[in-house]
Amino acid sequence: MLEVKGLHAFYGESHVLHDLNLTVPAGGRVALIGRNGAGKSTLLKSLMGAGPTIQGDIRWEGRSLGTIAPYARARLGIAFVPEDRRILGNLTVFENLKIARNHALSRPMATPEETLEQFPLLGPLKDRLGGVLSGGQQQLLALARAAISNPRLLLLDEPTEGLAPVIVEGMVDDVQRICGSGCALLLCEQSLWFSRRCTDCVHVIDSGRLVFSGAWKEFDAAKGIRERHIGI
Ligand SMILES: Nc1ncnc2c1ncn2[C@@H]1O[C@H](COP(=O)(O)OP(=O)(O)OP(=O)(O)O)[C@@H](O)[C@H]1O
Repeated sequence: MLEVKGLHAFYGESHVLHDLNLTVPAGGRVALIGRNGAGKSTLLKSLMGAGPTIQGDIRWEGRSLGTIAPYARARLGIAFVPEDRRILGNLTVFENLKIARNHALSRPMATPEETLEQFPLLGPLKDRLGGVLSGGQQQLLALARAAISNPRLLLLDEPTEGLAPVIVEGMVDDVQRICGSGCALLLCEQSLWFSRRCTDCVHVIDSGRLVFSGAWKEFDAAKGIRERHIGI
């Protein structure tokens, strides 16, 4: 279980997240939605210990993450797919997957070959350089790279941004398959359609503060949340 208590995040003097509290239960699927600049990426970076300075407590499976380095958080089972995907452009698809296995993990991991079978659209591209893939192909590779280490928590930052609807539809199945093995999900998104299909409950963030938390049914019943805080 991931527990975030009283989290504040800063870039230098700039105070971006204000007293955030949220939980992702073991195997749970949670969305965080909000406008551009609301603080979604900053939360995920804070969870990975990668970027902002933070105050407050972040606990993963009962253990405070404190100053644990990002690579060590990955070894604890937290996989992060950042908004810019961070595909290694000079390596092939296969090599990108292979390199993702180089963590000293104690739990079983998939092989690149097995992972390519789970992501059949990537199979024919396995010898292609990451840098020449389309945005949708890169996003699939980023997901596959996260899946290979058999994570217990997947942090996804706006995976649908800029992608064609047909790719986004397929990605719902990919995310559900990864999470089907008990992996929890914290999905930051602007797409309500995608978020609903991948998660059970939703938090809304506006100017670094959570302004709504609940099940999707409650979100639908909460008048004005969309108009005031999301703008869609
Ligand atoms: N490295 C940084 N240094 C200073 N300010 C930053 C930095 N990164 C983000 N910010 C600011 O922090 C606030 C939150 O940004 P963040 O990227 O977390 O928002 P977001 O909800 O993920 O939106 P987007 O979808 O545009 O990425 C914004 O005002 C942004 O300008």
